[in-house]
Amino acid sequence: MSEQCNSESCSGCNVDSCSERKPDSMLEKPHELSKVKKVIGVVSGKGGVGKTLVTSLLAVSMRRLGYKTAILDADVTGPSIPKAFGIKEKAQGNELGVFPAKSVTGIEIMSTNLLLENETDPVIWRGPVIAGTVKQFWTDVIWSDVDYMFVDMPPGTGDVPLTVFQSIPVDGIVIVTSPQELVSMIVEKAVNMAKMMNVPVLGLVENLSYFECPDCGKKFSVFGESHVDEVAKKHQIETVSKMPINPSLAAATDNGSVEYFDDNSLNNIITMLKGMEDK
Ligand SMILES: Nc1ncnc2c1ncn2[C@@H]1O[C@H](COP(=O)(O)OP(=O)(O)OP(=O)(O)O)[C@@H](O)[C@H]1O
Repeated sequence: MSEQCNSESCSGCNVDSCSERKPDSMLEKPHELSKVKKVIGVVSGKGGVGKTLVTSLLAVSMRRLGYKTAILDADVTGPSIPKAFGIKEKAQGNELGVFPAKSVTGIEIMSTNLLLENETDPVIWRGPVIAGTVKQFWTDVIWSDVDYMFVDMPPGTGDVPLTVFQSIPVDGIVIVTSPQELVSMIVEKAVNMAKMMNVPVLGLVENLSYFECPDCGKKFSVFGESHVDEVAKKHQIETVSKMPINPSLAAATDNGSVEYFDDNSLNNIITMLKGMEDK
């Protein structure tokens, strides 16, 4: 046992003899040339609540603060990260491994859509193949030097998210939800899954929380009253952000310019992430 674990986090740890590594751990090792300090999973109980948008904005906001960020698009069958960033080129590789694409501001991105011939090609793969792809995005991709990697998780609490949790050393998750969803048990399922996987829930984002009238400034709860604070309290989640419905944000993700969008509704989450830097 010549090698000693001196990492403060299991992310990026290559030490086989690490005492922190559980005997039955299914964690995969990252590529030997990768350097990833923190891995943050972005999850949602169901699809279409804005998980991809929140993942993109977190990576963009942290990049603006000077951190090196990356996005691993684990939403293999519904990959929309490259489109939000306007990335059209394919991923490149050589005998050493696969290189992620880079956004205009230098965010490293890997997604199934960077491997498909046409971005409209459907991914008709069975669960184990999908889960294997996500694992390879971690093991075979050379993530050069990343402070914060954001993983856009597949929606729900099924087979693929489970495999992602088991194989990638996630430091914590951010749960994205909508006001409608909060009245159901779906968020609780995500919280409970994280607990069962021993992954801390770092924060809760209520997307589509309200719409602010641009003329009078009045806020309308289009999808019903917010319950996010109650849910956060129930599960002792300290950090909460509420993101409004913003048509220009939808346009920015549609036309590939999410990187230029200035948004401060996720500031609470950003502050919490900054606080993780030295932990
Ligand atoms: N706050 C918002 N304001 C305006 N449009 C939004 C907002 N949040 C999300 N959208 C739009 O809703 C659509 C779905 O969002 P997004 O793709 O981020 O959801 P998702 O949870 O990742 O979906 P899936 O799980 O199916 O991949 C996108 O077109 C996005 O631009």
